[in-house]
Amino acid sequence: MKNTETKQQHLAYGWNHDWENKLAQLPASSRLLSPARVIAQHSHSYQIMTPDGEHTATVTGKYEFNAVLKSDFPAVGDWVMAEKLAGETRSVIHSLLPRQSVMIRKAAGGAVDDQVIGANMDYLFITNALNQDFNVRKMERYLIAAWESGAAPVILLTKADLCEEPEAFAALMESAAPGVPIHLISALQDQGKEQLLPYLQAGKTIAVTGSSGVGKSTLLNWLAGDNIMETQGIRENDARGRHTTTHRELFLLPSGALVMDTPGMRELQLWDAHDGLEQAFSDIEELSAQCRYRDCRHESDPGCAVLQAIEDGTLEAKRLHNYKKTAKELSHLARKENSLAKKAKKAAGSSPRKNEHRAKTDVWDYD
Ligand SMILES: Nc1nc2c(ncn2[C@@H]2O[C@H](COP(=O)(O)OP(=O)(O)OP(=O)(O)O)[C@@H](O)[C@H]2O)c(=O)[nH]1
Ligand SMILES: [Zn+2]
Repeated sequence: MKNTETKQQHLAYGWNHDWENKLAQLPASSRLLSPARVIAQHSHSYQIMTPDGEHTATVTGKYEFNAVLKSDFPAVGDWVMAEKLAGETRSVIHSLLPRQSVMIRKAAGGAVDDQVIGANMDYLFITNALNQDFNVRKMERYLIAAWESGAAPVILLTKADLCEEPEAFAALMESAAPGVPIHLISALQDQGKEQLLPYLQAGKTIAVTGSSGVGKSTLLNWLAGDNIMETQGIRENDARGRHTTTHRELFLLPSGALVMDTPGMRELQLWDAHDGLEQAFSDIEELSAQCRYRDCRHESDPGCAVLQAIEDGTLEAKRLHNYKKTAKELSHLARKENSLAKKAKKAAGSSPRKNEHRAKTDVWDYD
């Protein structure tokens, strides 16, 4: 009885046809293993949800040997192929299924140390509070990171109860986030949850990001309908440094959706992210296509569609300012990366895999 109950636990954690297909492409030997999802990451081990329930797991020696980058290791949200150790609630991880989306933290010391802070998210909830915390520029930057990750961004304006005219702020945000859904919510007053139901579908994975204090923990508890943050364990760097088997960073909500709350998600960084920039500023990119000159800098160039839009009042001057500033920052990062890559190449002889990586950046400061 117990057995049938626990037999397919990983299915509730987002396993679906796409993953089944990816599994089918693996070598036959891997297919003998069980797919499992990483629900928490410790310094030397993982918690994974296997078909037989929750296990503690470590990677095999071979896995470790073959991993070149830190980001080659599993992270929260990853699907791995694991082998259950006979008679134990422990498994070993043999391989990683290709990620469908990924959020990477660029680390000091260059790409070799780049760390995955979350994988396989369907949606990224980007939160900003409707108080003095409200900051359009900050959100533009989070959006770039979101578009780069491959997850679909959704903006949540939290603490709507603290704001006299929340709709006015939503409109401001809208002009900075073309094509991105925006929702006004108040966890404290239980308002706006119904707008989130389309995202909270069974098997979908949602990561929550945003600055400290915007109400992420309160939001998660509200969505979960109880105190998951308290009942589901203690952080790894807890006062007593205690590791508990209940510590989780991927939570199953009553609706069947999964929410990811990793410490790293709370401090996203920006890096050479040109695709993300284009998507985050798609309004300006679209206008640019109509400028008379292909290399128009939207300054005083004749026939500039972007400046025209500002004059017509359909684009805010501030938006163009932020776009230019961010683009400049990104090309600065790209140059820095290039020169670091060259240096690394020199130092490392010719290790092609190591040269591909991006450099560390720490430009996550705001106006
Ligand atoms: N008025 C109001 N306050 C809220 C709401 N949601 C959260 N808060 C308050 O905002 C404060 C911060 O909330 P948290 O949920 O701890 O914020 P957090 O984003 O998890 O913060 P960190 O844990 O530092 O990352 C708390 O005092 C909450 O009670 C809301 O909808 N309305
Ligand atoms: Zn132009």
